[in-house]
Amino acid sequence: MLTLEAEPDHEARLFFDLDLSRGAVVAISGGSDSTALLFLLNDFCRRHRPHARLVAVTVDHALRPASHDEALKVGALCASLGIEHRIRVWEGQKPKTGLLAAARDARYDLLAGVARDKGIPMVLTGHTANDQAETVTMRLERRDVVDATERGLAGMAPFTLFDGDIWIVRPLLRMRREALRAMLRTRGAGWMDDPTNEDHSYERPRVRAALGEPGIAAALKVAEAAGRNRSDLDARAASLIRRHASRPARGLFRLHPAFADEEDRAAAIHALRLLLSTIGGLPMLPDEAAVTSLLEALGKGGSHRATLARVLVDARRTGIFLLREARGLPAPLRAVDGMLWDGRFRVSMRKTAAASVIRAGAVLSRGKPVAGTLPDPFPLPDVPVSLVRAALAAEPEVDCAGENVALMPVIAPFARFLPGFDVQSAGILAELAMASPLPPLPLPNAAV
Ligand SMILES: Nc1ncnc2c1ncn2[C@@H]1O[C@H](COP(=O)(O)OP(=O)(O)OP(=O)(O)O)[C@@H](O)[C@H]1O
Repeated sequence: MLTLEAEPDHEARLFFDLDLSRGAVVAISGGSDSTALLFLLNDFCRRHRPHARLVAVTVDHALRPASHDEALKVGALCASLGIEHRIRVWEGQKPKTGLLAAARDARYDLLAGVARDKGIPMVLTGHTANDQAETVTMRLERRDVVDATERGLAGMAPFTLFDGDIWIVRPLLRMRREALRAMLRTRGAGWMDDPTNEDHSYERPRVRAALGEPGIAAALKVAEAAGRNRSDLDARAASLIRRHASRPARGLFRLHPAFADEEDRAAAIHALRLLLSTIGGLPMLPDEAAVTSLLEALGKGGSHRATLARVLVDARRTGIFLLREARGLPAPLRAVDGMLWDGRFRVSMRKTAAASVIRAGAVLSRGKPVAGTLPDPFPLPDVPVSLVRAALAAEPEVDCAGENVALMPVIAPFARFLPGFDVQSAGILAELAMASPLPPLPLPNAAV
């Protein structure tokens, strides 16, 4: 575990791998951890990256009367350090249930918004090893089958791609909160304690209060092992997707029949879950047991037809074809900039774009091929025309699109958050689905 006093230039180890050439947004609530992050990063930049642009951002959730004054105090601290500071207020309706999750969601939107406005590719947060231990302990304690799997127990990744374009980086993920507070005390720097952190009606403060040092150490061990296993499985699944998957036509994917007989069953199951989720446009990976049974059925050879997680799976001698099923496609709707269509496409609109409607059902008509599709008749061998048509029917079309409305494929399970553990498969899936490539990692020298 890292301590701060071990060497004079201690913060260098935390930030040396970071590519700060385009600057960084620092998410600072005014609590001890993010205040420590600001001091340490500022020290580092003054010594090693004097030209790096830092923009500190405080989100005022407007949930407590004091929150605005607190944000102003953070602004004063930043001014004293010569760091640009912005306050963003969470406006609009606050939900009655799931308030913390909604606040977190809004917070990341607002932080990433500032990063985008400033042309900065990353947001740094002050998450610590204590936060990690608490997250993993909550997941261990939950009956929740999704979170309590090895994937969930990996906890927070050191870096995560948000909404496909902004990296969230957590440089303090191996630091203990007490070490950071000791550093702040030594400097005579204060911080603000958020009363929500002491409110035991919330799960995290309860877990925090109950976790002693042995509990923290044990949870961190679980997280580390689970993180390694998760990255490893992801890399193996990625290589199976690369080897076996192709996209013979718009919306239509094909796996080589040999995929079903792959020896690395865990990787094949994971690869199939990722593909189903991407093709069906669902953010959660489909149930592991159901996908295992599907893979077994496919391994028996012969033809097989099934629907799982909104995907039609049609196995034939020439391949295992996968496409979005026709059921449950969105009704025609008005395009809004930034919206996800069917969980599979992100809409981007120019400011000047006229009102446009998106509907499912691209068709092939003779003499008028739709952009990005095969002309009619189809030149591809071994690709059933009926499946090409069915896949096209589930693809979106925009009326009066011109150049002003674009629909970019997204990789559904990672459309909002892509944890660093999963970047290998996400990269391959992006290539396969013709989505935008992942932006370069902000930590070019670091291991995931
Ligand atoms: N209101 C906010 N404005 C800006 N960033 C925030 C805000 N709340 C949280 N963050 C960022 O998210 C990280 C983790 O959030 P968490 O809720 O655990 O922090 P906190 O307890 O409010 O504050 P700290 O982590 O600074 O002690 C923070 O370290 C900070 O980087």
